[in-house]
Amino acid sequence: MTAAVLSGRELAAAIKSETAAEAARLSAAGTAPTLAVVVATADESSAWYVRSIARATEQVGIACDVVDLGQEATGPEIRRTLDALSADDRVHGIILQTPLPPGVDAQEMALAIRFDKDVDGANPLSLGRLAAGLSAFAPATAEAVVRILEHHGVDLAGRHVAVVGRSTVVGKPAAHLLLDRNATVTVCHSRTRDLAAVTSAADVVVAAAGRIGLITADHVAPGAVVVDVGTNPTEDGGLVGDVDAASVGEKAGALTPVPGGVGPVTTALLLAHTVQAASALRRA
Ligand SMILES: NC(=O)C1=CN([C@@H]2O[C@H](COP(=O)(O)OP(=O)(O)OC[C@H]3O[C@@H](n4cnc5c(N)ncnc54)[C@H](OP(=O)(O)O)[C@@H]3O)[C@@H](O)[C@H]2O)C=CC1
Ligand SMILES: Nc1nc(=O)c2c([nH]1)NC[C@@H]1CN(c3ccc(C(=O)N[C@@H](CCC(=O)O)C(=O)O)cc3)C=[N+]21
Repeated sequence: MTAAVLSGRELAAAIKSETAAEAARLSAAGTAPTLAVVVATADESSAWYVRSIARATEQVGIACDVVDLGQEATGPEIRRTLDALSADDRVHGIILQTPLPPGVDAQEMALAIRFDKDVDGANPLSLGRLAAGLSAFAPATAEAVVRILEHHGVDLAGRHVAVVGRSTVVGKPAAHLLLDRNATVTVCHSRTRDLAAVTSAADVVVAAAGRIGLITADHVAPGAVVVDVGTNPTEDGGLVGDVDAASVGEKAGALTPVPGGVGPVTTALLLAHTVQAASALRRA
């Protein structure tokens, strides 16, 4: 491995310590910041995330309510749950875990998440405002991609960034945030022809496809910066990214690890958004 390892752990710790201080202030003033996590999936990567959220909220002094509706949950059930949490004054942040049961549309469901509690930027209103340059919570993962690059001093202005993946949780919002930093952005997906040619032309590659080993040395230019967003469960209970770290590490200039890269920063930002929401709702 010759590439520099761009860890997310120090950044996550810094965000969490600021968040803990703000959570303590709010709690002392009578508002205990509370995050509701709505789950309707048995997806392993989601389970990893929910465990990570539960642990981290406890560390920083945020209350966490996990509402597990089971993987058979219907659209109307999920919507009713989100409506109730949106109306509940005790709750300041709401995240709906993806994926959802077959036939349930995540965007339709997220419309039921009250905008000022939408701490993972899932409501289409949040994504639209983000695209329009208006204030909104960005999906924590998309924001984590930009924050980890900035933390490690990777200049984005004028650089070519290839984003692999166009989901509303990661790829699309990441593209908007990168554009805001004056990057030149190419968004790739499963219908992209000759992915390797596109990503090899980029200064920075953001891999968010959910495919183990999709990005190999053939996909990156020598010295490129690679951000691995993938969190794919392995048979032995571990977690691996979308990037073949062994081969890419020999060619790229820098690479975020999995675990220990984008993941911890994502969790930390979700908590930061939750105290921001609690603070704004308190003033409202
Ligand atoms: N670290 C973190 O904090 C987070 C990690 N994740 C992880 O990131 C990954 C992506 O998540 P998410 O965006 O929700 O996943 P989705 O399945 O919603 O989206 C995957 C995207 O990747 C594209 N894609 C799939 N296969 C290929 C391929 N062979 N070549 C090019 N593009 C491809 C898809 O294209 P198309 O649109 O054409 O189908 C789609 O746009 C997962 O591993 C997930 O667990 C997710 C959120 C947070
Ligand atoms: N609406 C929605 N938003 C998401 O952001 C979302 C989602 N649904 N569904 C599932 C995926 C997966 N995901 C992870 C985030 C952090 C870690 C994480 O913190 N991982 C640690 C390892 C686990 C640990 O050590 O705690 C790490 O990478 O170091 C993992 C997975 C978010 N997702």
